[in-house]
Amino acid sequence: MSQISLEQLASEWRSLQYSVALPVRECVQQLALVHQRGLASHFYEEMLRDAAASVMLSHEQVRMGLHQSMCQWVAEVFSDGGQEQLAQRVARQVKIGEVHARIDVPVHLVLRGASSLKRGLCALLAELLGADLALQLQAASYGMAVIDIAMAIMSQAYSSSHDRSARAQEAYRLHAVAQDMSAERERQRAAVLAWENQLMFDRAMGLEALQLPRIGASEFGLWFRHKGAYTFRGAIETTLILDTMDLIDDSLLPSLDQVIDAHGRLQQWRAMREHSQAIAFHLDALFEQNRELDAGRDVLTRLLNRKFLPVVLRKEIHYSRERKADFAVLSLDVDHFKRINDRHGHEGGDMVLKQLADILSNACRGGDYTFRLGGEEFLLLLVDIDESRALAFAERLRVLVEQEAFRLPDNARMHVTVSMGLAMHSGHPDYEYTLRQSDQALYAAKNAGRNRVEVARV
Ligand SMILES: Nc1nc2c(ncn2[C@@H]2O[C@H](COP(=O)(O)OP(=O)(O)OP(=O)(O)O)[C@@H](O)[C@H]2O)c(=O)[nH]1
Repeated sequence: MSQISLEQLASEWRSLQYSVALPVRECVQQLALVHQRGLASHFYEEMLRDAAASVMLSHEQVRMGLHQSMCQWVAEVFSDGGQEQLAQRVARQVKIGEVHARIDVPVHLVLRGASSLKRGLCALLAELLGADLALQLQAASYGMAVIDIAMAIMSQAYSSSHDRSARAQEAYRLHAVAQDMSAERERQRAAVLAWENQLMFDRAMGLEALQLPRIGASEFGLWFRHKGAYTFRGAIETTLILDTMDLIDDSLLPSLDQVIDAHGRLQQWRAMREHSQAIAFHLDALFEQNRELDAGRDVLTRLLNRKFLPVVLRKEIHYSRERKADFAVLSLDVDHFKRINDRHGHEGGDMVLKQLADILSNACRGGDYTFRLGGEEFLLLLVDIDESRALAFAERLRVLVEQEAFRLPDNARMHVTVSMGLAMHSGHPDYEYTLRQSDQALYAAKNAGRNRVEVARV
């Protein structure tokens, strides 16, 4: 979808301001300032009428914060000002749109809230400016135009955020498939062989060409058409495999009955063999290429990289809402890592990071997630856990790291410590909130002397 640039929307907003007389703008501005609470209620009560949104926005802090920020928004959106204030107002609409995208508030709900706000504004104008019909009309059209432009900016920011998150989600899906790549590779290789064996056996048993197993309908053919071709879409080998399967099913198999001499039959079986081997060969190439790509893993530690953090957190927030299961976020940072690099070189620092990543992965359970956010910063997402168990886990992990003699180049060894910040997901729909909490707790752990775990206090 093509998008209008934010600069363009800002300039539309500016033109709108210039095209409307100051008394009209001041009238709307004053009215919004005085009636901000009532107008804000129009907006968010309409949104809360939707059952799905009310579950999402039921969190205490969101409920309290939402009305407050709606009041502020109503007061600000109609305010006048120069270039700089306008840029700030645009930036604020962008931020709101991004928050909506993170917590999955559907755009149509926000637009419904905005319509209700417009109706509220017009009713107020009619009530207060009843005698001056001209001013009432001009003020109403200005007020509605401002709301529309703010909504346009929000929606645009929302959809870019959503596109980004959809791409990350798609990458994560592929990554999840790729995780099982080596097992899948063996399974599918065996499935091609199984089809070939079945074909020979059935033919040896005297079945006619039409009754012979088609590769397109075999275990391998079904897997490839429904999943493999999607996973490996865009690769030339994918097209080659699909074409070869069609060639086998539509030409080679039906022609088996047409040849009667032994030499001809031998030629046919040889061709069949060559084609099924070609499929196995292309299949290998596809798996090999995918292993090289291995998107989503941090190159040094093989942990998940930052890109997937929003996808996984959104998924877990959704799960936790559905199943009423708590999860914890544990931010972890190596203490004085710069000194390790300074004393043992970058290579030594890298070795420590790799070994630490192994300790973290081994300590986690199958359902937990381990990320390397960058540098010497890690993040663990512990699923189905309460605060006391999460804290006990973090403490065990701290001791494990403290006791480990980390290997360095030239067989030297050293001890390393880590600081951690623990935050329980409180039900807040915005994952940034939980991340901020665990970050602040980590900061507190560093400030309190390092090599310790601090818990975020809500
Ligand atoms: N070896 C190595 N070093 C890295 C990598 N990424 C970042 N660094 C280094 O990590 C160091 C991080 O240092 P700081 O952020 O100052 O933190 P610190 O020394 O760990 O101190 P505290 O966190 O306050 O305990 C910097 O010197 C970075 O250059 C990496 O991939 N490998």
